[in-house]
Amino acid sequence: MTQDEAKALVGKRAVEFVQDGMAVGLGTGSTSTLFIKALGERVKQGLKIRCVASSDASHNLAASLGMDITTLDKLPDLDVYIDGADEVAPGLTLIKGGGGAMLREKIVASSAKKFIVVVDQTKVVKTLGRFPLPVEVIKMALPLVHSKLAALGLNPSQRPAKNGDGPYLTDEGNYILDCACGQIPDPAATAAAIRGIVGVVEHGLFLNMASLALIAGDGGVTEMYP
Ligand SMILES: O=C(CO)[C@H](O)[C@H](O)COP(=O)(O)O
Repeated sequence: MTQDEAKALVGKRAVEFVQDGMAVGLGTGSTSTLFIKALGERVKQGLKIRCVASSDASHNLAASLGMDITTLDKLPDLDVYIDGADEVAPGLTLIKGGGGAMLREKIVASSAKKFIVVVDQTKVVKTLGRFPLPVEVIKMALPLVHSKLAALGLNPSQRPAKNGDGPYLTDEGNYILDCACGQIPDPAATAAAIRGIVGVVEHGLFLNMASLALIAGDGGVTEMYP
C-alpha cells in the first residue's frame, strides 16, 4: 500500500466515528483533506452535522463540498476533532504543524470531547523528534525567539513560504521556526521550555490531547490509545 492509499484508507475509516447531529472539528493537511472529502460524500448522502475547521484551507474545502461549516465562536463545543499528525509516539504524544496550522489545530482540538488522530504508519515513532518541531512566533519577536530556541539547543530555522517567495505566514499572520532538534526524550519539559519564551504563540507538541489514533498500513487500520 502506498502512503497516499494509506491516507485515503484512514480518512475513510475516520468517517465511521462521525454520527448524525454531531459538531465536528475538521483538521488540516493531506490526510485531513481525504477525511473531509470522504465526510462530504456522507453529507451528500444525508448525514446531518455541523463543522468547524482548523485552517482556512479546510474551511474552504468543506464549504466547496456543501458542508455546514461555521466558526468556533459560533460552535464552541465540538463532539469530535479529527486531524492528521506528523509524528505519533507512545502515549499519543504528537508533533503537528507540518502544514503550519498547529495554533488553530490546538484550539479546535481543545474544544472537542474527543480528538482522533488519523495517520499512515510512517508517522509512528518510538520517540518524537525525527520531524522538525514547529514553533509559531509573533513577527517582531522572531530574532529573540530564534536566539532563545538556539540557546536551548533546538536548532531553529525559519520556514520559507511554499513557493519560496519570502517567509511562511500562518493563517494568523505569524512566522514559524522549525526546530531540527533530534530526539525529544522529555516532551513535557521541552514544551514547557518553549512555552516560557516570550513571543512564542504556540508549538507543535500535542501532549495529553488525543484519545485515539487510527493508523493505516499494509495490515489495514489499527487503533492506538494513550
Ligand atoms: O499538523 C498538520 C498541519 O498543521 C498536519 O496534520 C500534519 O502536518 C500532517 O499532514 P499530512 O496529513 O499532510 O501528512
